[in-house]
Amino acid sequence: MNNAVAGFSKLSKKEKINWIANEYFSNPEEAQNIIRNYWNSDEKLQQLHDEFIENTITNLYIPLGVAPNFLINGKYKTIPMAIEESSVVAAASKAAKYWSTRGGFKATIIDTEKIGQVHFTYSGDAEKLTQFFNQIKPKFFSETQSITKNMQQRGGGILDIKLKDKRSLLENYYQLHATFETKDSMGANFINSCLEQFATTLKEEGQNSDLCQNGEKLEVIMSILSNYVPHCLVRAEVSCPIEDLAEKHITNPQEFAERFVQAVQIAEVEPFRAVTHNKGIMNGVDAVILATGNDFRAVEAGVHAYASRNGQYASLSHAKIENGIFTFWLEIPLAVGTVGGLTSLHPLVKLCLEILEKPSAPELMEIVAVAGLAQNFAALRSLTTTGIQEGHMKMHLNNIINQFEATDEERHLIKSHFKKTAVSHSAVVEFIESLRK
Ligand SMILES: CC(C)(COP(=O)([O-])OP(=O)([O-])OC[C@H]1O[C@@H](n2cnc3c(N)ncnc32)[C@H](O)[C@@H]1OP(=O)([O-])[O-])[C@@H](O)C(=O)NCCC(=O)NCCSC(=O)C[C@@](C)(O)CC(=O)[O-]
Ligand SMILES: NC(=O)C1=CN([C@@H]2O[C@H](COP(=O)(O)OP(=O)(O)OC[C@H]3O[C@@H](n4cnc5c(N)ncnc54)[C@H](O)[C@@H]3O)[C@@H](O)[C@H]2O)C=CC1
Repeated sequence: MNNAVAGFSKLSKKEKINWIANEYFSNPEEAQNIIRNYWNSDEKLQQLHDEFIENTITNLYIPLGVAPNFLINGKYKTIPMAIEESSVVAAASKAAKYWSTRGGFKATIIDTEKIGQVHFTYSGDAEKLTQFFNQIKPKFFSETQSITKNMQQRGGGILDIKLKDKRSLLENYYQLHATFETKDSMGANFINSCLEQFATTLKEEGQNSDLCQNGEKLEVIMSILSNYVPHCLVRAEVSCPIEDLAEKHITNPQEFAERFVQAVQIAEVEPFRAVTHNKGIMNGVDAVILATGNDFRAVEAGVHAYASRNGQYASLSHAKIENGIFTFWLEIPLAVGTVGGLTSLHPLVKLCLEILEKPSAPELMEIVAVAGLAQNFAALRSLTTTGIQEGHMKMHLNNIINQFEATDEERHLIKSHFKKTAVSHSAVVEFIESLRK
């Protein structure tokens, strides 16, 4: 089918589902049943979810798991993780348990500054514009007072506004580059509201000055926060004497530490590896970001921009051996909120924040960074010792079994067989086929 539809947004939910079912399915009734199966039986709760976005037809479940035993700055945390990929929660849990007996994770906030920009063009003299900006700068603060009053009371608000000359990049292009402190909120709406007021002030003051008296043009193009927040930065770290790295599968800790450091160094210099390495970090980061109702697109965009800050995409984490001490750490930019957005609306998000003991936004930054580092440690440990498939496929076994709709008896036989045998998709399929012969 390839039919356009007019006024779809005005249809009722039922009409929208009818249209989808009839347009795209040979068995519309079956499609409608699947859609309805995922509705919440509590109508009010379903309506809440319907209204998070537009044209909602149903809910797409993602499992919510928890990873216990995270010792962070001396306090134990259980971290909620929403993710569809098997082995991620197990890996985080395993890394948490391992480091809990080796000093735990240390997390530090480096800074919490956010950024927003008003992009505009001016065709006149740059010096005249600079003078004008310096003259009217206090007005950007005074005319946003009604927006910033409460944030200032919390200790946040607008930090600074700078005029940036960007004409070397684009003809007549300038910016108002503003920095903000948004405390426990991600701050997107707060920042955007301030920026739109800056734009209004800029235009109005421009008209009332001699800035455009000789036909020069000042035009605001757009006002928007930046999701690149290199100064909203958190560091997470683990370290211990090399000999303490030893455990069941790490019989030669010196060799393990050296190989681990080499694996990180490869990700520091080789972009093909760096992307996968960072994907492993984002397994942990995204899962906590989702569970706490934060904006994962914003976090993803910002983190990957940061990974490219030196001109080549590179590893977000680093490792070293110095004076017999193994240290593994990462620094990532994270604009997250523990108020605003979905945080007080989604009952499960509220529950997850409660599991985390109602953190402030900086505390959540620390938890997210630690989850990323733990995930990266687990993946690198597997990669440099057993290989990734052993653990990952062990966890993925359930998914393969489910694909083949195994009976309880088959499930039991498959699981006990693969306790002793390496799991691969083809090996499981072959075994199931042999059972069904
Ligand atoms: C998968 C494990 C943890 C198995 O590891 P294992 O040694 O077989 O686990 P175990 O059975 O000995 O259990 C040890 C602990 O692991 C955890 N654990 C163990 N099993 C479970 C489970 N079922 N449910 C919950 N937690 C589990 C749990 O903490 C447990 O302690 P306990 O609870 O018993 O006191 C290990 O092999 C591992 O960490 N593998 C790495 C897996 C991974 O990184 N997965 C991500 C997907 S792959 C990917 O996307 C990223 C990648 C790899 O490409 C990134 C990169 O290249 O850098
Ligand atoms: N490019 C982007 O990333 C964009 C993201 N968004 C969305 O905006 C939302 C986040 O925006 P926010 O402004 O954070 O949320 P929000 O609009 O819900 O506002 C949060 C508000 O909570 C209040 N507040 C109460 N207690 C506070 C405390 N302790 N600290 C700070 N503020 C406190 C403040 O008035 C603050 O402005 C997310 O849903 C995001 O997806 C929207 C536009 C663009």
